[in-house]
Amino acid sequence: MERRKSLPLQASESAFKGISEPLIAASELHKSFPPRKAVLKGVDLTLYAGEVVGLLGLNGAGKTTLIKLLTGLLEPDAGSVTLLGRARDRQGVRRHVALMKEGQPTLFEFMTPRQNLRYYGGLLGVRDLAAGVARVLAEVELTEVADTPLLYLSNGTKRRVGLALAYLKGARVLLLDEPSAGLDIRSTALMKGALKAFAAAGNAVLLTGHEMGFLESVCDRVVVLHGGRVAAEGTLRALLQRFAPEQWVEVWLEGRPGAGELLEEQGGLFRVRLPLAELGALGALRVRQLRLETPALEALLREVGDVARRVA
Ligand SMILES: Nc1ncnc2c1ncn2[C@@H]1O[C@H](COP(=O)(O)OP(=O)(O)OP(=O)(O)O)[C@@H](O)[C@H]1O
Repeated sequence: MERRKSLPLQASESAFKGISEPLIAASELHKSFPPRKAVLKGVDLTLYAGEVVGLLGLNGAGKTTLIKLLTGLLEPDAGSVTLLGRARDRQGVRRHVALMKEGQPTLFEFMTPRQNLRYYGGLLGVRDLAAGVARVLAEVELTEVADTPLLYLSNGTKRRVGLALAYLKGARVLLLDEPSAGLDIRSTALMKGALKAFAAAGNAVLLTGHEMGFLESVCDRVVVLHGGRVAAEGTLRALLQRFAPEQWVEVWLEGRPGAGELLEEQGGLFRVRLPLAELGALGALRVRQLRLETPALEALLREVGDVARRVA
């Protein structure tokens, strides 16, 4: 087994570490899918009570694999996971962990939110079920649609049924894959509020995502997976400032520019690339078209990867 190399890329420690209870902790997790190379090569990750953590990484970095290892859907080749201070077992996961793949759990479309919750609550042996269901529906602002079949509800609303289920079973750890994907502004705000409230109640949330605005507003910190390890960790703002401080733009100009990198010339129009902050250097030249380059999040993930490769 390969020993973990320490990558000096940590931007900041969790504000919750030391003052808050560790709810789920992965230690030195290794996972391979032979014959391919190892996907995870010694991942450490602890989620503390009260925090929302973003799990980031380029496609194929191993985010889903890590979530599966945390929940026992997959077993690690080496390493361990503890849940509420004990070795994770099936019963502990069933009681304390809620998982929402592709933003929502498996729900019955022809049943209403209330019926779905009563069904699952019954399976989980929740006591005083009717009152519990009414309470959690109110908690995620679903009372109005509690008796409308899911079939007629938006994706955002269905995802909040998933959150209501996490509340109902008294889960301490919520793992979500892309909870904000495809949501409109109101649903995004409701989702954000619900996740923050869930964490503030002394629980922990781990989520994946690609939308910078959502991640920045909801995550207390993010961890970046690269090369099978946690290559960077900290607040998204701190990581962006460190790894991707500049937003680059491409502009088409009516005239030869004196600044930026000239990429193309066509019929008297010039395409140049330069940092957004240096747009002023183009002077009085008229801008025909302007395009923001690779989103900063993608730039951040690539740069973390480059730095990790250099120090490895
Ligand atoms: N059951 C499996 N069998 C073989 N290979 C697998 C299996 N599950 C995942 N992989 C491989 O492991 C790597 C990591 O996959 P994983 O889905 O964990 O990445 P990810 O970070 O979640 O990616 P994405 O952002 O695309 O969802 C990929 O190369 C994937 O093809």
